Amino acid sequence: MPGARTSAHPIFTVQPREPLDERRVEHLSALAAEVRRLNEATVHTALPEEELTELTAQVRALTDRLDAARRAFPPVSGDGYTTPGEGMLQQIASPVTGELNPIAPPCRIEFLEDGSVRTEFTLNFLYEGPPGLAHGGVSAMVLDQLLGLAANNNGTPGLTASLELRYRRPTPLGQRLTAEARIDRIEGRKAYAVGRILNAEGKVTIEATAMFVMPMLG
Ligand SMILES: CCCCCCCCCC(=O)SCCNC(=O)CCNC(=O)[C@H](O)C(C)(C)COP(=O)(O)OP(=O)(O)OC[C@H]1O[C@@H](n2cnc3c(N)ncnc32)[C@H](O)[C@@H]1OP(=O)(O)O
Repeated sequence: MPGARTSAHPIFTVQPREPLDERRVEHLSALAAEVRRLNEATVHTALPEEELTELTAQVRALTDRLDAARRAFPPVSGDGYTTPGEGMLQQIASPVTGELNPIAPPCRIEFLEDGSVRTEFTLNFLYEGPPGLAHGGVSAMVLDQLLGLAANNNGTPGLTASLELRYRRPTPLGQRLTAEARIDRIEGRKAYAVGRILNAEGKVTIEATAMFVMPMLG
């Protein structure tokens, strides 16, 4: 694969990932944004069956066309995941932050001067758990990623060894949510992170703590 790179960080050296330039990322992001709309429209549509049959054939044809030029693994942008903090912004197919991933809300991450990370995002009915409310597992995924990014941004990346959540209030769909995370402390290979999700009124809906462990090498 020409131009393919592996991550500079040993724990993330899994498969060679092709780096994309900005222009290609823009085009793929635009495609993913439309597929995201398609996903949501699929859940909400009240079209009659005849039209659904026709649309299914059209979507199948589009997917076949995309799949004809399939990469073995999703690409990255720029330098991939080699740079703490900024590097993870470039994990463009992440299910949480990836602009190229239609199942990602997507959460756009801000890396703040004090080392914490933050995102504002909205969950629609694709992420429903209890009627009208966000699925707890989806919120957990967002928090896992965000706390992991805080660890990475701190220069102490690792795999999630534990993630504990306290669901204080229902997390609503269709309104702006804020999630934030920071490193609490480091003990050897273990990075302890804390985070939370807040609703549009600034009330905490979920609190999270997590521990990330840098695996032993070799
Ligand atoms: C680039 C950054 C990316 C940021 C965004 C990514 C966010 C998404 C994050 C994920 O989704 S990661 C995927 C979910 N997690 C995993 O699949 C991890 C699976 N587990 C493992 O691979 C290993 O168990 C692990 C690397 C976590 C630890 O294995 P090790 O063999 O390196 O640990 P070891 O057993 O030597 O223990 C090291 C220390 O951690 C402690 N420890 C390990 N696992 C623990 C655990 N589960 N709970 C509590 N403590 C734990 C252990 O007691 C010990 O403490 P002490 O040093 O004080 O003795």
